[in-house]
Amino acid sequence: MTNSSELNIIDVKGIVKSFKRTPVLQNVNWSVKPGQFWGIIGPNGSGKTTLLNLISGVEQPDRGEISFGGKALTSYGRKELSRRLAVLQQDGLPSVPFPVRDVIQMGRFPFQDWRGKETDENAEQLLEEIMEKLELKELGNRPLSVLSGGQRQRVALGKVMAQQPEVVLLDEPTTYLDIRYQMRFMELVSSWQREEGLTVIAVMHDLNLAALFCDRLLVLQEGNIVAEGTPDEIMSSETMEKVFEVKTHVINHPDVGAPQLLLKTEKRSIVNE
Ligand SMILES: Nc1ncnc2c1ncn2[C@@H]1O[C@H](COP(=O)(O)OP(=O)(O)OP(=O)(O)O)[C@@H](O)[C@H]1O
Repeated sequence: MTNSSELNIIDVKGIVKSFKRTPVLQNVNWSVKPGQFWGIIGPNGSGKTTLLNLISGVEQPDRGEISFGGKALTSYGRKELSRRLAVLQQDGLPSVPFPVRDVIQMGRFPFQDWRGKETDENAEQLLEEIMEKLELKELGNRPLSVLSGGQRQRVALGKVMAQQPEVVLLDEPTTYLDIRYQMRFMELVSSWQREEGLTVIAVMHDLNLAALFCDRLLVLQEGNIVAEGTPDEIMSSETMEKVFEVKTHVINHPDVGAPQLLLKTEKRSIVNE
C-alpha cells in the first residue's frame, strides 16, 4: 500500500513552537512535494522565519515532528542534511575578504572528506558552470568585501548551487536587491528549479514577485496557516485584507497572467505650491 506522505519531500506535522512562553507557531501541518516552488507569506512576526529555521534544523519544535525525505529530520547528521538541503539568508554572505571563487567552493563542504578533500571528480567543472551561469567569471578573483550587495547575493546563490541540494530554503532573498537584481535573482532560482527539479521554499515579502515565481503560497498569520494554494487562489482582495489589513486591487499580469496587487488609495489632487 502506498502512503501519500511517502511522496512528500517535507512533512510538517503538528508543529508547536514558543519563545519564552509566547506561542510563535501553533499546530502547523504542511507538506511539500519534490519540485514544488513554495512562497511563505504573511505579516511581520507571523512565524515565517521560525518555520524555515525548524525545517533547516536550526530550531527545534516544542511539539510535533518534521520529516525530510520520509525520515525524521532529527535522524540526519549535519553533513548528511547539507547534502540534501541548503539555506540562503536575506543577506546571504558576510563582507569577508575571501575571493568569490573560494566562497562558491565552500558550498562543496558536504562533499569533502575528513581531510577537506573534494570527493566528486566533476566538482571543478560544476564550479565553472555555476560561475558562468551567474555571470561571476570575471569577478572570480575579487574579494567578496569589494562587491555590491547584488553581486554578493549572486555569489551566495552560487554557493548554495555548488551544494547541489534537493531542497533550497530562501529567507527573504531579495530584500536588499534593487528591482533589476530582484527579478534577475528570482529568474536564476526559477531556471535552476526547472532544470534540476529542485524544491524551493522561499519566505517572500514581495507578494507580486511571489505570485510571479512561486507555484504555491502558504499564508501564515499569528503562527497559524490560514490559507494555502496557487497564487490565483490566494491573491484575492478578501484574503489580502484579512491577512495584511490592506485594501487591494488584483489584476492579472499582462505577460503571464499571474495575479498582481495594487494598493488602493484615495484620489489625491495635485496642489501647486
Ligand atoms: N530566537 C528567538 N527568541 C525569541 N523570540 C523569537 C526568536 N525568534 C523569533 N522570535 C519571535 O517570534 C515571532 C515570529 O518571528 P519570525 O521571525 O518567525 O516571524 P516572521 O514572520 O519571519 O517575521 P518578519 O516578517 O518580520 O521577518 C516574533 O515575535 C519574534 O520576535
